This record gives sequence, structure tokens and C-alpha cells, in this order.
Amino acid sequence: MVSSITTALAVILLVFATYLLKRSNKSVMPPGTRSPPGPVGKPIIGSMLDIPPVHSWFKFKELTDQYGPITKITIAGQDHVLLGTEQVANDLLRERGSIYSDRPTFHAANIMTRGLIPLLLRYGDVWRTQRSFFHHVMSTKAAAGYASELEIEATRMARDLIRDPSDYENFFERYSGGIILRLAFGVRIESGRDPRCQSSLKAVHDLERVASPAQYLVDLLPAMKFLPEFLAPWKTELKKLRTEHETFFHGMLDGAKRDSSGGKGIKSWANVWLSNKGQWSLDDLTAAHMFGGLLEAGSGTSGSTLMSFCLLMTRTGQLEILQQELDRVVGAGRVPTIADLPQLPTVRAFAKEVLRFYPVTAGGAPHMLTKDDVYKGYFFKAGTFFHANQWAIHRDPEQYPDPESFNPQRWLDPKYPTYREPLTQYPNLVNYTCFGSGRRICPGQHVAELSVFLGIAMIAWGCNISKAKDDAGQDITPPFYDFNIGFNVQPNKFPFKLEPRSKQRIDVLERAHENSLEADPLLVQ
Ligand code: HEM
Repeated sequence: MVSSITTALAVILLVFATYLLKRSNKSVMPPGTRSPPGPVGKPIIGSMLDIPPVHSWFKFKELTDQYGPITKITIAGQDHVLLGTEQVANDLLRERGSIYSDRPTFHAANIMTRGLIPLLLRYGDVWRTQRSFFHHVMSTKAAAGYASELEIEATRMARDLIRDPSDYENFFERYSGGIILRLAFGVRIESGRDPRCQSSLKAVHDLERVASPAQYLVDLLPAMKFLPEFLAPWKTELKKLRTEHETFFHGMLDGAKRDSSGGKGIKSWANVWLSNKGQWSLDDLTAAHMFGGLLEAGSGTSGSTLMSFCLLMTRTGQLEILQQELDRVVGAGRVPTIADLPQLPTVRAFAKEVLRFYPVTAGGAPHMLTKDDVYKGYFFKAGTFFHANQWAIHRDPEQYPDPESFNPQRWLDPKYPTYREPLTQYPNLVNYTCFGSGRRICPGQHVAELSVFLGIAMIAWGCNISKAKDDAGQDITPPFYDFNIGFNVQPNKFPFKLEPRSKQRIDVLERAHENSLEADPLLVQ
């Protein structure tokens, strides 16, 4: 009893201390400016109890609908601004990127990652160095050079999916994880259950859990970070995870190191870094976290998009439209390739619409403002967190009429505001809001774009997707939104029927797969 009273008193004290700390900011609102609209929270805790810890983007969108595209909420003295249209997100995060590109401090996650993971890095020199490395290995031009690697992974994903559709999650995870492990470390994995793929996914799930707002009290009450470890067992837990992740990341880099010193000489991002270390001046620990961050960021995201694609095809039955284009451009005698993509605008439109409808990073990644600013008469003080909420942005009815309908035509028909020509280039995913905005925009977007386009083309070329039936023979419609918990989300396992389109296509796919085995430099001895 005494201990629960003590704990309660300690929590109240810490909430109050945090509130005072946040309020001690010296910013003064300039005359003629005002605060953005938003709900009036409770004293001290603000809107803390109104924001659900899971899938908070739904609540954020409700607030946008109520208060407009710039809405302010305050949680324990910390200001959060919700951005609800692409225009305001670009005006602030992109056009004023020099002051809108920091990240909030994630206290718990920083113990686990030493603050070195690219996604959470503070805006500064280490972040700049990592971004310049990412640009070197993942620019539009660099990504175009990975066509054969992507085709190898896409061919075996489609071939295995047709062989055992019930294991689709494994094949989609192997697809995205396999691409990143191959490109970053020159490693081929045989299954999504490969320990390296699983360790990458575990690291990202740990990060998502630990960085979630309500997971660790220290993120609401930063004063708790000063508690000694014997009073804060959660610190020990986080350090244990840190050791586990670092052992994995270092192990992957060491493998690449051994290879570059006499192995098969496979070109990988790790080898690029190892052979030009001086150019990027990153110590080994920082580099290990940089590569770990790439594995985390890239491992689930494209696979999640393919799962959402299957979910939407099951729910809407629109796959045939895609197949007509693929039959016209590619035909039944060969599998689609990256070189076909300029002739496949419908494939690109479906991919873009999937990412609009079910964005992977639905709530966006928060950016932190580093200097007081005024926009449209609203005053924002330094230290404010900005959330470009993709769930709201992608459902802005001005930009996306009838936003709740899954309509790839909005990218292909001139009557829609999102239409752009030439169709050999548009729609594409470059700088699309699903990848964030401004200087922190996803550096993996070009690799992700090609892998999502090719993955969707391959599935639609080879398979039919329809609703599964229940015991009474009735169609089962999977739910609109049964997604996992996290920062990057994907649909939980759902029932659907996936079948090969024809025997001929199975044969073509098997042959393409055999050829890809012969062509795979990671298998050639
Ligand atoms: C469909 C696939 C993907 C989606 C939807 C996606 C989405 C995002 C988003 C929303 C952000 C935060 C941007 C911001 O703060 O404004 C981000 C950051 C990041 N992404 Fe991706 N991503 C994808 C694939 C990838 C891939 C394949 C890689 C690596 C190969 C990657 C690497 C990163 C990294 C390193 C960051 C941190 C950037 C920074 O904070 O400066 N992502 N991504």
C-alpha cells in the first residue's frame, strides 16, 4: 500500500517536473500571431489521456477534421502540431527544412540505440554523414543499378507464393528483408525465417515498441532518466536489448569485412563503406547502427505494402484491371521486369493507391522545430513536435476526392487533381508523402519504389486473388483495418484465396526462377 502511494506521488511529482521543464521555454509569442487551434487539455497533463497509444493516427485525423490542417495539442507541457494536408507539410517540413528537421529525443529508445540509429538521429553532422552515405548507395541512379537483384528476389517471391499461398507473410518478409540483406551485406537468405531476417525484424519491432509514446514512462517524464539503474530496472532491460542488437549489427559487418578481405568480392553497401571508410568518417559503432537502421527501416516496409495490396485486391476485386495491362505489355510468355515499368502506369497507380489507402508509416515520423517560427499567423515555439499525419494527408478530400474509395484511376485519369503526365514517368513514388517530407524523407524511397512496383507486377502477372469462403460457402471479407501495433504497420494475417492464373504461367515462373538461380552472383561459386 505504502509503496503504491509512494509510486503515485513520485509519478505526480515527475509529471509536474516535466511540465515545468517544458514550460520553462523562454519563447515569447510575437504580437499579431496566435496559437493554432486545438483541444483544450486538462491542467498539467494536457491531452495525454485523449491520445490512444495504438494507431493514434485515427485520433489525429479526427482532430484535423475538427480543427483544420494545422492543429495543436499539448501533452504534459509539450506542444505537438498535427499537419493534415500535403501543402502544409511541404511548406513547413520541406520549404523550411533547415529548422524543421530535428527529431524529438526518444529517451528510452536512445538508451537502446545510443541515439545512433538513422531514424532517431538528431539533426547534425553524424546525421548528415549518414545521409551522404545513403545518397551514395540509394540515389535514383544507384537504385536503377539494382534491377537484377530485385528481379531475382521478386521471381522467387512470386514462385514460392504460388506454391504455398498460406505462407504469404513469410515470402513477403523474405522479399523486403532479402533485398536489404542482399544489397547491404551481399547475403542471400532462403527463408523469411532465416535468423538474419528475423533479427532485423526483431530489432525493428523492439525499436517500435520502445519508441512508442506510452511504452516507457521516461518518455512522458524525462526526469526519470536520472534514476539510478537499481531503481529503474527498465534501463537494464533496454541495455540488454542494446547488446543483442549491437552483436547482430557488428556480426553482419564483420561478415562483410571477411568477404572484402579475400572472399567472393560481392559488391555490397557494407563493402562500399569498408573500402572507403575515410570518406565517411564514421566510427565502427556508429556505422554498425547505421547499417542496423537500414535493416530495420527496409525489412518490413515493402513486404507490408504487398500485404496491403493483397488485402485491397481481396476486398475490392480490382486485380483484373491490372492483369489486362500486364497481359498487353508483358504477355504470358515471360515475367515482368524493371525495364517494363515505364509501360506499366496501371501497376504504378495501384502501388501508389495502396500506399495512399494504407500508408505503412501511417502517423508519420515526428520532426522537431529548432527555432521559433510563424506560419499563416500561427506561432510555433522551438522544440515543438510536428506530425505529418499520413492517415489525414492521404484522406484530404481536396487532393483525393472520395478518399475512402480505393481508386487507382485518380493517378491515371486527367479529371483527378493527382493526375500527371507523361504516363511513362507518372505516377511514381518519388517524394510521395508516404515516405515523409523534407530533409528527413526516406532515403530508401528509390529502392522501395522499384521493389514495390515489381512485387505488385509479379503477383498480378502470376496470380488471381479472391475472397476465401467460410464453411457455409459464403465469401469472407477481411476487415477494413486489422493492422499490427507499431510505427510501421502491416495487416494482421487475413483469409484470402490466391491461385496461379494458368499452368503456362507456373512453368514460365519456374523457368525464370531457375535462370535466376544461375544468374545469382551470391550462388555462383
Ligand atoms: C514502402 C517502403 C518504405 C516506406 C513507406 C518508408 C517510409 C519512411 C518514412 C515515413 C520515414 C520518415 C520520414 C520523415 O521523417 O519525414 C522513413 C525514414 C527512413 N527510411 Fe524509409 N520507408 C520505406 C522503405 C525504406 C527502405 C527500403 C529503406 C532502406 C533501404 C529505408 C530507410 C529509411 C531510413 C534510413 C530512414 C531515416 C531517415 C532520417 O531520419 O533521416 N526505408 N521511411
